[in-house]
Amino acid sequence: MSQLLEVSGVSVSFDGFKALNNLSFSIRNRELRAVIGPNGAGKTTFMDVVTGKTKPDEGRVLWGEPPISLLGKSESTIAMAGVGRKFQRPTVFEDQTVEANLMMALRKPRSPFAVLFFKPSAEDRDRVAEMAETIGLAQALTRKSGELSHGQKQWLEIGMLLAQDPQLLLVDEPAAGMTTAEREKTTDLLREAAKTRAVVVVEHDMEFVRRLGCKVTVLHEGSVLAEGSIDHVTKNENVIEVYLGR
Ligand SMILES: Nc1ncnc2c1ncn2[C@@H]1O[C@H](COP(=O)(O)OP(=O)(O)OP(=O)(O)O)[C@@H](O)[C@H]1O
Repeated sequence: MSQLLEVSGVSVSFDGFKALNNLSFSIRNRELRAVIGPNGAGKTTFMDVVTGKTKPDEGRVLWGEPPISLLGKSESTIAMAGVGRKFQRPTVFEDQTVEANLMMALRKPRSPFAVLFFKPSAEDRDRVAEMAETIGLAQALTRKSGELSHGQKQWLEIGMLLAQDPQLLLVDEPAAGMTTAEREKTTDLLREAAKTRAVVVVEHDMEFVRRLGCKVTVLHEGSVLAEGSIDHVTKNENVIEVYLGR
């Protein structure tokens, strides 16, 4: 597996406070990675830097093979380069059906003309059906998205992001507000997604992270405190002190 994203020596300050402090780590192609750490550790700021929302004061963010710099690129350019981001709260079109939401998310020309006269092809319908199957909503295609449970809305939004086929999917606290059954299904979905792309999951729920069964990066005060398997990082004295032991 080759390198997909390399963050190196990245620092971000807000009014003199270092939200990221010489942060360095990398993600490989088709890798599932969990990022954990106490409140204020810099997890959101890391995602903001990768997606072009926040410009770092220093450091490098390299993407792809051969590597190109993502610094200075707009959020839309970075999204089109293959970085998808799922925010914590679901943002689906509630008065549209599951099928319509997925259809809108397919990679298509976005001019007003194209959208107005968009007629789904058989291939588009197949892709939507396949995506609905993947996210466990095949039986809910004709339902209004607003009627779905919180967990189902989260899966729908993950499906909408997957429909755009990103090479890297950043997912912020997917388990928040979910039932135990929904959490289990979400770990399965993310593990499945990571077979065809890299998936980085920011999460506080340690049981959820354990179920993901992947390498874990622990952030603290804007840099990497520890990295490795869940057993490795949960035994780390520093991690216990700043995060787990609280
Ligand atoms: N736009 C901003 N202006 C000022 N300070 C900010 C800004 N964004 C983040 N910070 C500060 O930077 C630090 C890192 O924040 P960040 O949101 O990245 O942490 P986090 O690890 O995502 O935390 P949480 O788990 O609570 O979401 C925090 O102390 C936060 O208050």
